[in-house]
Amino acid sequence: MEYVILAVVIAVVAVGAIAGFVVTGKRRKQLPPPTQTPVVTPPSAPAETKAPPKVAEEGAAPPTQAPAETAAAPTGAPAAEETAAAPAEDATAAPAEELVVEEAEVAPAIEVPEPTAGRLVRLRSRLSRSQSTLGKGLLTLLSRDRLDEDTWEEIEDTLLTSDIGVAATQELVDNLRTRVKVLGTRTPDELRGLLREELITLIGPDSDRTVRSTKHEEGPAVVLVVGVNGVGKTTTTGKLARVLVADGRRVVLGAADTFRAAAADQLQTWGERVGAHTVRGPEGGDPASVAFDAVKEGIAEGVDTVLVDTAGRLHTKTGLMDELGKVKRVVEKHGPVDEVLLVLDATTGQNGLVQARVFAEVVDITGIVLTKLDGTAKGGIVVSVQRELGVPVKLIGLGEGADDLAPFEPGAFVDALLG
Ligand SMILES: Nc1nc2c(ncn2[C@@H]2O[C@H](COP(=O)(O)OP(=O)(O)OP(=O)(O)O)[C@@H](O)[C@H]2O)c(=O)[nH]1
Repeated sequence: MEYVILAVVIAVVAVGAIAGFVVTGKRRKQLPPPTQTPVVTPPSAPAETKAPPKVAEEGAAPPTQAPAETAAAPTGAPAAEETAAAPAEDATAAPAEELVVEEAEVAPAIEVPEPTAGRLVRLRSRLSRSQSTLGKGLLTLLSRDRLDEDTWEEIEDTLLTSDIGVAATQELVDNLRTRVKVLGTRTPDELRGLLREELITLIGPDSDRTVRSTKHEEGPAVVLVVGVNGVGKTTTTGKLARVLVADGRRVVLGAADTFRAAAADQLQTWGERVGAHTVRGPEGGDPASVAFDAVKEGIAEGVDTVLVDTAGRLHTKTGLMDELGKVKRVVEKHGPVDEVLLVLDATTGQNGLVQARVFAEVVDITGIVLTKLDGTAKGGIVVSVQRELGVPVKLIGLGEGADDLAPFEPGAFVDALLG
């Protein structure tokens, strides 16, 4: 009997042990699969907005709105909260190392561009060549003991060499002569004040120089950047993206200069630095189609502004200039173009004015960007180009650095010239 009881006890214990083993095995099978490596979509928001990157499941379909030509944007590591998104109830069961995201790449740092307010003041020393020739030259002449005919002629010559233009020079000299006569006394301070006022009046203190980049209800603002090769058009488009991002805008770039592959690469690099997509097409492809797709992408992403860098072939090739008209017309299928910015190289003088005239015949220019003002003594071109086109200079390039593009302010510009 005792043996029987002992055998029963052993049998019960054995059955219990087997049952326990089976339950544990089942629980193990119920553990979740290991955390998947997230794939981060390309950046769509500037760093300042602190918007977390979107995370897609591995193997998920690509976003339908992203066109094939959208630049391969860098992948990035997800935010810490997303990495820790493994189900909490399994945390104890899963070994710690299973929670570590494997092969996560580190996102390239998105830069925070310098604020745009006061940029011209900060960069005023870059105008030193124009300052010493135009500003200082005029002040020295005006400070002579006698302002005779010869001196006024020298003043005229100084203005003409700075590319201010014949009509503007005459206007300025006439006004100064009258005011100096009426004023009688003329201390250096008074003369400086008079010259400052007259120069600001010539430049136009009341023109609207804002780059229209505010989003509409229907979609983003569209800015076309036009100009001939080598004036700094692509660089300016990239720098302008930074200006807009610095002012809190979200931007998409369109690389419609399909004739030069390097231009699209260059633009894409600028975009990546501030977290902006670049839409590009095949080399030699239709620029109008790239511009169209860029605006489409901008609408899909809900950005504020789409900046389109156009091809800058020589203006003498009529067909190519017609193409620029086509780019504008095709983009307008999405909605109106807000700005057409003509980029001109300040060092090219009269040649720049010829280019400006030809571009103005093809598209309605709404603003001028004068680049390379740091490399010239001809700061007076600001006046002549505005008079030529009847549109304001909105931005000026003062160097090759990423934040060397400044919103144009007449007062600060004249102060920089006069030293
Ligand atoms: N010093 C100075 N250099 C500038 C400025 N803006 C642009 N550049 C330089 O001008 C050169 C030409 O610039 P790009 O942007 O390639 O010119 P682009 O007009 O786009 O030329 P394509 O792409 O060939 O049409 C580059 O070396 C720029 O760094 C400026 O304001 N100052």
